[in-house]
Amino acid sequence: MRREQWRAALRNPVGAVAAGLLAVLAVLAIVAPMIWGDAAEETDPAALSQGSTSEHLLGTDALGRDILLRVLVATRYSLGLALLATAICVGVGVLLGVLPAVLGRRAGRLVTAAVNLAVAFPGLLLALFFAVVFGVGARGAVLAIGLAGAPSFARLVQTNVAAVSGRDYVAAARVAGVGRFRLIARHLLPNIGEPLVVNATVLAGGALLAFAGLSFLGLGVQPPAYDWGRLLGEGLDRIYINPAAALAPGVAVVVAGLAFTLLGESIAQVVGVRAVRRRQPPAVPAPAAEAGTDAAGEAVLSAHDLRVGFPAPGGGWTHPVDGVSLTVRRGETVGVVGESGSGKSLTALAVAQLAPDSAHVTAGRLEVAGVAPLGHPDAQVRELLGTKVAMVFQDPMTSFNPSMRIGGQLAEVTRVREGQGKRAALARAVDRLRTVRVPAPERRAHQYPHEFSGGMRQRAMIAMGLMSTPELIIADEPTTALDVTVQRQVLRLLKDVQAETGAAVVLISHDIAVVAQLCERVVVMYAGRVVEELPVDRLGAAAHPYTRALLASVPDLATDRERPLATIPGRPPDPADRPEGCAFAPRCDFADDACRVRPGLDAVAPEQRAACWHPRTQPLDLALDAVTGGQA
Ligand SMILES: Nc1ncnc2c1ncn2[C@@H]1O[C@H](COP(=O)(O)OP(=O)(O)OP(=O)(O)O)[C@@H](O)[C@H]1O
Repeated sequence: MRREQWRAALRNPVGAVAAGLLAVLAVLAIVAPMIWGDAAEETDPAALSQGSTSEHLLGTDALGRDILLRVLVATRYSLGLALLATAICVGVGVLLGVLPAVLGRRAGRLVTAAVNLAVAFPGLLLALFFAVVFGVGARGAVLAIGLAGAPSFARLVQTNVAAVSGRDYVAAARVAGVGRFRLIARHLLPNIGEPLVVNATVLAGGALLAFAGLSFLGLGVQPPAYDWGRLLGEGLDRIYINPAAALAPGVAVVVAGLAFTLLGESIAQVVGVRAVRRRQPPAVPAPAAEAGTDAAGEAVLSAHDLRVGFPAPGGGWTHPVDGVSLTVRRGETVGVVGESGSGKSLTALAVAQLAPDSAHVTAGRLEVAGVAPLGHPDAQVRELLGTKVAMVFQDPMTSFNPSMRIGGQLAEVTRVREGQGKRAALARAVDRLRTVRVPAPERRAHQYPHEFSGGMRQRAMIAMGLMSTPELIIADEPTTALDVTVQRQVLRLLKDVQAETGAAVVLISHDIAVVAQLCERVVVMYAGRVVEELPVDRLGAAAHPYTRALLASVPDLATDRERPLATIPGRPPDPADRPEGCAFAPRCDFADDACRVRPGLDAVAPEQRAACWHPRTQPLDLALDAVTGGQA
């Protein structure tokens, strides 16, 4: 939590009162045993079980000891034990919570199931069970309360880890080859700290009450030691003679418990406190590996019949990526275009081994920078892809870990990958920031992501990809979140970087005009399949009606502003309900009976292939240059 957030929580009246109470309790816990420790133990045979007197304001117990002093002195023990139990609860909870992310899928699922089972048990029952197992006494009670609360805390950690795991910066760290433990320590836990702090505070209040309960039942603190729960138990025996003997420790428990809980609630208000089942799909017969358009040695990415499936809600599987074949040569710049939902991003994520956990990825062949990642152990794939593939994500705001400085995040790539020292890695980070033309890179490296503008963050993201020497840069809609001028700068930068490093670039975009200005070749996707691929300079001879419709929907300087922009009528099919045969047929003017059969991606001209039974041959009147300025 940031300092301003603490301040805001304390400015809230409830938060301020709770914090004030806790401060008073903390002072009491420190000084009361020092000042009144001996006096609270003094027995007075002349004043046994007395009510309130001027000498003993809240009366005395059965041995004539002053009850007020004993309540004050018990503050240290009561708070100390409650905090210890909370620490155990948080420690074990965090451990159980992150284990599924560290262990393999099967062991992780076992841990999750065990946690879910434990959560289903009522907490008090669990605490009593552990108290009996660990034995009567303060130590047993601390362990019992700590362990009884751990499953709920673990569930909270698991849920938050699952939420953060999907963020781009975690994917970026994964693709940089950051190991699981470091990923958890540096990227996951710091970003779920806020809800954990809030819940730990509330938990401390609960632990205090639970402790008092166990001591009251005689399962907690044993004589001669005493805490509020024990004093409450003793006081209740004589409640009709001296009510204050029971009320005083009772009030202390309630006030301290409330103080913790209210502080937690106030923090929650300020910070705005904020698991996937995997099924095995039916085996898809592996198609015979088909030669790509290029010799495999030439290709930095070679995918054949790549399929990404998800479990369908009503059973079975849907395949948003359904048999994509894609080859990218070394140093080549390929644009992947298509409407939203056509499967562009999923294809890229599957290639970079970043597809969601619930996805099932198969391919007749998948080779990335000489690595065949499918079916290989995670660590091996990370090791290979970490240095050879760089990802630039759509939203530069979520691409960086907000709790780490930019320089540190860039440096992490080479520190992890090459074991480079901190200084050398930071120097390289500064150098790469300079390469992508971030002004004052030394100073900027020490700033946090929120201190960067959108365009600068995207540059920094590209710099991160350049920390090693990638053979393939996958940029997924890298300019969508930026304004037009910055878009142009970032695209030009990508082009320069590509020219300097010789890396191949796959640029994913829904905007064919953007692709036309940066790429040499265009791959057009529709409904999870490639429908056409062609060199950019042949866009005017696009053969697939869908490619032509995409091109027609790009406005140019000659477009009549008085008329609505051209659109493609209809909408892409739902992956779960794709028509047999050509998926574009329901929207196509040229569709006929032949289109009921799925067309293959066949050559229609040199370097140009289209999946269409009726490829168009009439040249298009294109004015893409007018839109893009011809150059990035
Ligand atoms: N985690 C998921 N679970 C189930 N289906 C998913 C999941 N992620 C994506 N899909 C499906 O895959 C389809 C393709 O998604 P993808 O993000 O690849 O499309 P896209 O072409 O990149 O679109 P956009 O330009 O909007 O990002 C989506 O429409 C959705 O139906």
